[in-house]
Amino acid sequence: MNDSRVQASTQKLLELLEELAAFSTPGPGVTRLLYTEEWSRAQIFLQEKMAGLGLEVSIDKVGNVYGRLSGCNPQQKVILTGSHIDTVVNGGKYDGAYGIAAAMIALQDLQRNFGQPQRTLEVVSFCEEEGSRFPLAYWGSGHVTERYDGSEAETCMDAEGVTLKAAMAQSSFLQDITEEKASKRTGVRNDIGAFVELHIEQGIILEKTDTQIGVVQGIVGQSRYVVKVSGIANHAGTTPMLMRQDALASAVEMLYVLESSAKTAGEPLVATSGKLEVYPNTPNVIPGEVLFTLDIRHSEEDELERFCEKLLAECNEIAVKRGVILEVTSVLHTVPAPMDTKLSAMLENICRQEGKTYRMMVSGAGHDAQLFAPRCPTAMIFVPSRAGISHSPEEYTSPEQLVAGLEVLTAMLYELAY
Ligand SMILES: NC(=O)NC(NC(N)=O)C(=O)[O-]
Ligand SMILES: [Zn+2]
Ligand SMILES: [Zn+2]
Repeated sequence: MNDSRVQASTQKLLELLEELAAFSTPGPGVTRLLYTEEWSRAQIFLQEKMAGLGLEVSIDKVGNVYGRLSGCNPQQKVILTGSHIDTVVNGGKYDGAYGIAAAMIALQDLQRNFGQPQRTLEVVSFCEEEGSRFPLAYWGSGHVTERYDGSEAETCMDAEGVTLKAAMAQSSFLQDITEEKASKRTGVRNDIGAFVELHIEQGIILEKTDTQIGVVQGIVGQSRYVVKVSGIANHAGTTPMLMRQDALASAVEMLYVLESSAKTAGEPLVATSGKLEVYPNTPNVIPGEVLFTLDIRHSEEDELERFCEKLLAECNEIAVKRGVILEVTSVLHTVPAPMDTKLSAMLENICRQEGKTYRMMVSGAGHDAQLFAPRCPTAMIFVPSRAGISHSPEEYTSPEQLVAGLEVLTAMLYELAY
């Protein structure tokens, strides 16, 4: 693209990212959880923006928003690109949103510069990927790729006891869908010929190696659990130490095992407990109940399974020793997903032709792309994250780095669809 066009695209991209970041609950960073009012307003905004770009908008029953640029060979499968609109609590403005915004601008630039594509191009804003509000993740792409059939909405509930189904009914966006758009609601998609996702790295490798582009070879598998430890709430002053069934002390010993076992296992295994709730959470009461989460990831499925089995067995031994009850619920399991080698080779060629530095790498973060990988050729493009920080208000990628990713995505979509 010539300089003035690059500047125009850069400006539009930065503006879109700022506009999307404004759809957040008050507080540090960006918080836009599934089916909340700020989530609804962001999807309504994207629906209008996509329509304004001349794209044909459709919405499915869970609130994924698609913008379609129809090709002249409608019988050929669709080239889909995009990412997720939801965030973690106090997250950044690039995780997910960048892949959607860049895809919208790429489609606009391609249509403006090359006219109608041979194959239909679609940008998608997936309703949810993070698993931040409800104990499941990939609700958007999981709906499209048949991971979920929607029945989960009846029972899955957030920390306030609101079911997914009730949250959907309360969403001003889903209620807002006009009959005309509703008639275009898509569900499972079997017409996708390739999926390409542009995303920030959320790690430090690209920055540390001064590399512009990451070509993702694979995405790690992950297992998430909710663990409930039930002991006996009792008086902090009158209960001898050897007569306690202290749920929090038990959980602390389990979490120490989590960290020490993960360090012993070594890279690429990572294990995190990001959420812990104590009941009754009162200074002079021995905790009777504790809930905590586990998030364990590895690039090899059998190593991931082996670690989880061993860890849960050790947690059970601790529970028996301390006389507390352990209940473990698996809330997510995604297998490691290799990206398509042919598409990755195309990305390498594009980087070489454009004189962009690049490196092949594995994603430690989960992505919607990993649900498409078993169904159609799938590729991911990374751009650097400053200091490797993500899932934080400090998340940042420079305009130049954002544009480099946009240019590679645009060139890839051109090769796939024109
Ligand atoms: N891009 C992401 O941050 N994905 C996150 N979400 C899921 N579902 O993995 C994560 O925790 O890695
Ligand atoms: Zn994320
Ligand atoms: Zn993400």
